[in-house]
Amino acid sequence: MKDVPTKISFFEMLTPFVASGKKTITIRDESECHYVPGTQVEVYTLETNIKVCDIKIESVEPILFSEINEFHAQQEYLELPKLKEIISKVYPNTEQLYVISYKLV
Ligand SMILES: CC(=O)Nc1ccn([C@@H]2O[C@H](CO)[C@@H](O)[C@H]2O)c(=O)n1
Repeated sequence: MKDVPTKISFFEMLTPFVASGKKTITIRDESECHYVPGTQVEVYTLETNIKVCDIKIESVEPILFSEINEFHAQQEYLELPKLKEIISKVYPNTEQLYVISYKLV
């Protein structure tokens, strides 16, 4: 079996929203879509590699960049234009993405 990832990093500025349960999804590219529903994952800050909390993966669903809407922005705890701006910077010219939803452990 392929190794199941047990760690995920978020931009430091967003980690308080993950740790408080306000941000319940993240949208990633193919390289980060191998999380498995039901597994527990450690959340770290991307810049400083500090552990923030543990989450449990609920689902991993494909989505196209062009399909990202207000509903996703709410779950991301971000304004839609800001969310699309961040995603286009992190994953330039990438149409195929994945919505990873999770719960705090
Ligand atoms: C290594 C790496 O790519 N790290 C990332 C990538 C994305 N994100 C956030 O996920 C959501 C959708 O992209 C938005 O809230 C982004 O700010 C993040 O925090 N850290």
